[in-house]
Amino acid sequence: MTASDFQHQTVLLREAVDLLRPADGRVIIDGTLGGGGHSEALLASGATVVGVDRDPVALAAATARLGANPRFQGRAGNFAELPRVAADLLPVDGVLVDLGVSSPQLDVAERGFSFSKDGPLDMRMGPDGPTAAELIATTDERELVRILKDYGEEPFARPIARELKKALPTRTLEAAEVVKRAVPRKAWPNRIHVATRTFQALRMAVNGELEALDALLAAIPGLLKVGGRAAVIAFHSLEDRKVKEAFRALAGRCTCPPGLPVCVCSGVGDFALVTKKAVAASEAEVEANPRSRSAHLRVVEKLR
Ligand SMILES: C[S@@+](CC[C@H](N)C(=O)[O-])C[C@H]1O[C@@H](n2cnc3c(N)ncnc32)[C@H](O)[C@@H]1O
Repeated sequence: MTASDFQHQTVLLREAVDLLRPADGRVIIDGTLGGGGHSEALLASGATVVGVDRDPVALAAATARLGANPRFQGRAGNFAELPRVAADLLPVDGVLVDLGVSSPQLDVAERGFSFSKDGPLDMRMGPDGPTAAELIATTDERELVRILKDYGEEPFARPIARELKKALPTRTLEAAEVVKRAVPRKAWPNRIHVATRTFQALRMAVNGELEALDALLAAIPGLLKVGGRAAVIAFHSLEDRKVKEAFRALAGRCTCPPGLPVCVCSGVGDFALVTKKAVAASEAEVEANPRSRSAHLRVVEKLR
């Protein structure tokens, strides 16, 4: 794949960029560089941007697109490890993460994310760790049920896990067939492929996506300068709930000494919620890019 083939339609572009308030001299980390859409707009507003991605293909493509700008720098890494990956830059003025996978990752059969294109059952965003096929082979059935239920909200988690453990698929289409066999025909969902939830759940487990988000959320206070902002775009309800709760805790943590009968600090924390409610994509954006339908953008600002 060449850099020009790497096309990802950026979600909530204006909304995320405006809320991060990029400007000359401000340093912003784009923790999910992907195709570089958000980074490009941040650069256009005068900011210095360090783009991080765990996928070497995405990093190479975005660096080819943006690398001529002296205010851009690309780095390989996991946003879960920003305190290490960006240690030389911290604290910064802004951090953005736009969760999940990019369209080119989904579209290239060899990456193994797609239930409609034959490829190895891989699903790794980066080069490390076990593939989805290896995960199925090495995870016991009960844990596989949990993964399918928790990450995929899959109502047929039990029969699917049982069939996956029996068949041990190594190809994407084979895995999709296993799911089809495990779910009664009359229970197949109308709007999505019957294997959508299983593939999403396996992808999230293979890439430790919730664990990476937890680590990022916990690191936010140490990443930002006073006045700096963190923005997260989530597509999955579990992820958005984590972001909402973490941001509320940052903004509303009670700082009263223990033992007081009532709170006297009004629960004021070190952060302010910039978005009281998640920002969603406009109707026009959803029409142009259906993937944006489930996007939720939340932003916090460090106050002290
Ligand atoms: C939705 S795309 C980002 C698209 C980007 N905002 C744009 O406008 O083109 C998500 C990207 O984040 C990367 N990614 C996902 N989780 C990551 C993590 N924990 N650390 C680093 N990169 C990650 C993926 O490899 C993918 O390239």
